[in-house]
Amino acid sequence: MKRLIFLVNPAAQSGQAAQIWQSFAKYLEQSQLDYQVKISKNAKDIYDWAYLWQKHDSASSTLVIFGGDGSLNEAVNGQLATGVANIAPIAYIPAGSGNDFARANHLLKDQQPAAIIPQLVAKIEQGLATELDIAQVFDRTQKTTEYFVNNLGIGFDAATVAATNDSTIKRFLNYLHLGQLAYFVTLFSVLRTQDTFGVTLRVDGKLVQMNKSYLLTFSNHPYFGGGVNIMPDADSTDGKLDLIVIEKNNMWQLLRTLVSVLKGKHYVLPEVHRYTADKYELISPRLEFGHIDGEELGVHAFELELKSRKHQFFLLKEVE
Ligand SMILES: Nc1ncnc2c1ncn2[C@@H]1O[C@H](COP(=O)(O)OP(=O)(O)OP(=O)(O)O)[C@@H](O)[C@H]1O
Repeated sequence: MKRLIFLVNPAAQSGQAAQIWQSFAKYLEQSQLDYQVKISKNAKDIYDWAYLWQKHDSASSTLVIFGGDGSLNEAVNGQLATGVANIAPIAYIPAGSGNDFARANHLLKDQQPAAIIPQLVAKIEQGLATELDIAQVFDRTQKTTEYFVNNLGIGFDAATVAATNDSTIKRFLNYLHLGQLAYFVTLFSVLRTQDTFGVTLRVDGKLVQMNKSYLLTFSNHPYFGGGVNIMPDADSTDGKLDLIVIEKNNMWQLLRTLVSVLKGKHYVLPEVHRYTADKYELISPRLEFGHIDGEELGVHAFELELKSRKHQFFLLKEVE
């Protein structure tokens, strides 16, 4: 059995992950497993450790990420920043607030180490990795490449992420174990401030212009914002990237559209535009909030190229 290297984000779930980790630490101490634990002290630690592991240690050990979607995003980006040809599969134990990656891929909700660790070890020993879509984003202005496991958003959902991360609401809801509601609660204050913006898209080469975009989200799977099923038909294994753009004509129409999203009846509306494609180009010249896997990208004009690629994970699913 290869050594297991756990990368733990104690700050995930507004710090609740540190408490959950205690039971894992106790379990591991009493086990016969060959393992090492690295607890992140700062944002980007997981990125740096995953980079170094992929470069030097991936043949002799397996990385296990313990945290939320942001932690998994960092690990994948660290691995892929090495530019090596053979990217190793990594294991993931969800312990975040939103957990959209876990939700989309039907991961086990149980957080008892005695239930999780032996199963995960068996998966790793048998080499049973799951291949999933992730997305590659090339920023033409900054000349940088990044990857996301869940979504990249510009406009409304990104402004909501920024407002949520700034607020004490996320901490409070995480304390109540209702972290998945954090985005939903701040959403109402953002409704008052977010304006429409113009965007030019190339979807598999075909030009699309939209002048009243309000919410624009690329995704590998159905969920965003901690459990909103925004693209129910998005498939995380089809090798394609999904996009939804919601336009706003006026506040009443927008509110009706958002209610339709919650009911899963939004696809038929004329202000909802839905694409599934191999690659996209996007130009959004106005200053807008952006986010990637729930991590803020700041306020920018965006000029991006996006496409789908595969990544391998060791995952425990609700139903195997
Ligand atoms: N020791 C640390 N102190 C503070 N922040 C950290 C630390 N380690 C990692 N981080 C940062 O914590 C942030 C949040 O992590 P993560 O996304 O995993 O949890 P979450 O926000 O609770 O979950 P989710 O994204 O599923 O809602 C990430 O931006 C990550 O870089």
